[in-house]
Amino acid sequence: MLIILKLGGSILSDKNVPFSVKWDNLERFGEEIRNAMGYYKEKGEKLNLMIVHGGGSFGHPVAKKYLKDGKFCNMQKGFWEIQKAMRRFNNLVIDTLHFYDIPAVSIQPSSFVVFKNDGNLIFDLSAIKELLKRDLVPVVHGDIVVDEDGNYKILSGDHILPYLTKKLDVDLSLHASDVDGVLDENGEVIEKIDKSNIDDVLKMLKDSKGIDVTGGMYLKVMEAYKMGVKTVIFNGNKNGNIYNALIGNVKGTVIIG
Ligand SMILES: Nc1ncnc2c1ncn2[C@@H]1O[C@H](COP(=O)(O)OP(=O)(O)OP(=O)(O)O)[C@@H](O)[C@H]1O
Ligand SMILES: C=C(C)CCOP(=O)(O)O
Repeated sequence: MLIILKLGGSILSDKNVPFSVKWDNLERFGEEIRNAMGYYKEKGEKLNLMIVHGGGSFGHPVAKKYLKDGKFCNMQKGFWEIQKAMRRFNNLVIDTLHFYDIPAVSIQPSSFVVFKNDGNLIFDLSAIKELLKRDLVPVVHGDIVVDEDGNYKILSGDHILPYLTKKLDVDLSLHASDVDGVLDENGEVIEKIDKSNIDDVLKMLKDSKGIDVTGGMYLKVMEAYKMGVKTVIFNGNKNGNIYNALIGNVKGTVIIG
């Protein structure tokens, strides 16, 4: 069983408070992931897990400092500042996962991923595949990356999740955010998003709370749909939901691209 789980920045941190960490959540995620690993072990089933996390209160405020009219400036300094912020966040996440005996390892996209002009990625998966073979847990994070035009772009966790879901043909693709799913204009969870309702849904997506330099829910839905993958957006803030999602038992919005 190959599962990919994105831990959204909005549940790992308060995106209104730079460099804040929601430690209660992060520690609970470690416990629930460890319990889910135990569930598969008891079933005698092999679980391989990849984790993606967003920029949260680390990447977004620093990236915002270097964005002017939608373009990155002063990147002689800014590229490292954004890398550094994401390394700090990634270190905190991985160290906490190790506290719960999860063999997490770091994958930092800014060192090897390139955004192509056609919107696709140059993203070599050799190391991730070998790490998974060794039952390690690659933890990939949103990051600053270069493009093919001499400029820079944010590689969001919402790009990474569908990309890895498709390229590694995962069995279960999960996105833990701070809402019960994609909500309609009445605040009700939309159970399924597919070609029959994607256009209507995209119209009702608003901005994220807090500082967000990527695309919030719009990017999440659009990227998963465009990549043609199936992924579930659910509420990671609710106790037990990370565990339930990992064992294939969580309610939310299913996106079928
Ligand atoms: N129709 C909608 N349904 C649900 N949430 C929506 C909708 N429109 C906008 N949002 C906003 O999108 C937010 C979730 O997207 P956001 O990108 O902030 O989450 P995240 O994945 O945790 O963060 P990050 O992308 O930094 O990792 C919700 O908190 C909500 O404010
Ligand atoms: C802002 C940075 C560096 C990463 C953004 O990743 P996301 O929060 O998943 O959109």
